[in-house]
Amino acid sequence: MAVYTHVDPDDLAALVARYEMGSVLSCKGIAEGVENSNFLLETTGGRFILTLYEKRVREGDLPFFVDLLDHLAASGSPVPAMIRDRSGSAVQQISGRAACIIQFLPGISLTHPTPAQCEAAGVALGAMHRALAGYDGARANSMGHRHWREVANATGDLDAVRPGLQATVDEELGFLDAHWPTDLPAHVIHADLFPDNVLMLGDRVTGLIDFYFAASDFRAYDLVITHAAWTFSADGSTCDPALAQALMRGYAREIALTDGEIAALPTLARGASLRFLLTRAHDWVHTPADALVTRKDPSPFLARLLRYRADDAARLFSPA
Ligand SMILES: Nc1ncnc2c1ncn2[C@@H]1O[C@H](COP(=O)(O)OP(=O)(O)OP(=O)(O)O)[C@@H](O)[C@H]1O
Ligand SMILES: N[C@@H](CCO)C(=O)O
Repeated sequence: MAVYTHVDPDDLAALVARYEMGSVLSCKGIAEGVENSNFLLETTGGRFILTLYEKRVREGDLPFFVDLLDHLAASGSPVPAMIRDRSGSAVQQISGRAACIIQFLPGISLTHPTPAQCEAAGVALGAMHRALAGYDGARANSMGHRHWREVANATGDLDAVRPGLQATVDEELGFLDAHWPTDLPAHVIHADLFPDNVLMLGDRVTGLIDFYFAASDFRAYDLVITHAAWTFSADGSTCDPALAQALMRGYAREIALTDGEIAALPTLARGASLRFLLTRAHDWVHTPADALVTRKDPSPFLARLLRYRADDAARLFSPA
């Protein structure tokens, strides 16, 4: 999260008055994250997250996210509820943005997960996939592989982000156009399950958050996003085998991948690396100077891409 849009105290009081949550005690911007404006909201009724939706979240998609979180909560996944106001509405307007007030969940976002925590994340992802296999909602993936060229073009000159990046991205887009799988098991996926979107206490997952990229896509693509996000060194050059095996082991406790999925993992992981490389490069160039946000470095996802391109990449996905 981040803060791109500021909230007027009177507007906030009027918003909170629509809910059964007492009155505002405090509202503090959360500096973590890059996508939306987020605040820790304390009222006399408890603690909540206030999210104002920014650039990549379409207001028309919010009812889908509300319904998705309802489905997951009913299936036992530890996801936050989007709180309804007295009239039953979860989606609001404030400061010119669509906004929701969201249940606050306990737990800490990890920066250096252990193998046990990777295994727990793998189990949580697999359990969520089991719940999502029976979900009948759908959303086209606006950040899926068909859109990566648009993101690259919208960034401008990729060589200004890093010399030589344009040629690498063009080559990779060509490879993925030719090799992206077409017939793997698919349903709604999280599509952004980075460590900062998993709340944990010790080795226990207490929250899965930030579903704003959730969309219909291959479940194995969700798994490789999580693999890329959880199992690499900070510079993206090295995949830690103990972390990777633990993640894959945890996921396998819930989901048995098909042979087709196993064969596709390195290609899907190249796509996942390119997706985050491109959105980070885009934001590196286009983030407003006055936003309270720490831009994310694209380079570690170029390093992951190169690692997943290597001849031995398939072994990074072995559960033992
Ligand atoms: N429901 C919640 N309960 C507790 N803390 C939360 C909740 N939602 C968000 N947070 C806190 O706010 C931080 C940022 O949230 P989030 O990751 O959703 O933001 P974002 O801008 O969408 O980020 P990203 O860059 O991951 O897309 C989280 O790391 C977490 O610490
Ligand atoms: N989790 C993403 C931000 C959402 O696109 C990243 O770390 O780049």
